[in-house]
Amino acid sequence: MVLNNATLFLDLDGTLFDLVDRPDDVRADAHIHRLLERLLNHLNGRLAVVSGRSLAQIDRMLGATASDLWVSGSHGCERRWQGVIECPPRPSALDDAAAQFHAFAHDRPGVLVEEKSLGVALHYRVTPQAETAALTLARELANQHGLLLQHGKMMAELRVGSADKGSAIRTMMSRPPMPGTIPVFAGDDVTDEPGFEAVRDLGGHGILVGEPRPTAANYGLSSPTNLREWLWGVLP
Ligand SMILES: O=P(O)(O)OC[C@H]1O[C@H](O[C@H]2O[C@H](CO)[C@@H](O)[C@H](O)[C@H]2O)[C@H](O)[C@@H](O)[C@@H]1O
Repeated sequence: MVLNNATLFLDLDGTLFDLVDRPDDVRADAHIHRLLERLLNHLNGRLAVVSGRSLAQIDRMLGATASDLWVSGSHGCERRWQGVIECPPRPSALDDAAAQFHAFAHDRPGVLVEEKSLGVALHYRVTPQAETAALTLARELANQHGLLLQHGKMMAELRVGSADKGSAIRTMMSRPPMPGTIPVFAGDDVTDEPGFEAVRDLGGHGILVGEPRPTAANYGLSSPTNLREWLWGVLP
């Protein structure tokens, strides 16, 4: 696959970035900044981030580079391009869900709560024995508050369900200069599947990063390192 006439959509955690124990520790290094700048130049600006992180987190992770990208955060619910932000209201139910997650984490050292603009996540990467109880609590709170339970890697998240990565990619592909280009989306997690379906339906390609599994993606790469190497390789 080459990236000529492509629009490239990149997921962040587990795709561009290696997974780490603490979500707050993820930051782009000089290598990733240079890679994004080269891709932006090669694609004439048709480079987007499509992440489960909030816009504020994406800005912290990518620094100044973020303002040059098309960005969709919160699993497709928030979008920003050239400083214009589209974002639904934050439901107050998220505050209660966050309080319940914090109470759960308080009794379980190692469990982390990540509060975001349109979601709250309960992480048990360093305490996998907490998984069953964490998922039970998340399911109960989702039902109680009408929030969407978003499964992920060693975490459960409650979020606004007004969009997904597929709808975000379809929206961005409808805006100039994207129409007529070929969408390519690299992602790793179950939240990325609607994105893979969208690019397939739009005549493009999905790249699943990580362990093979049933997916709508039509290509695979084994790790974020391999994705970054592949991206350097397709640059002129
Ligand atoms: O759509 P993404 O950009 O891939 O975001 C999905 C979730 O990623 C983050 O969690 C994952 O990465 C963490 C840092 O490496 C890791 O500690 C955690 O176990 C992973 O699930 C992020 O913290 C979530 O908010 C995102 O929804």
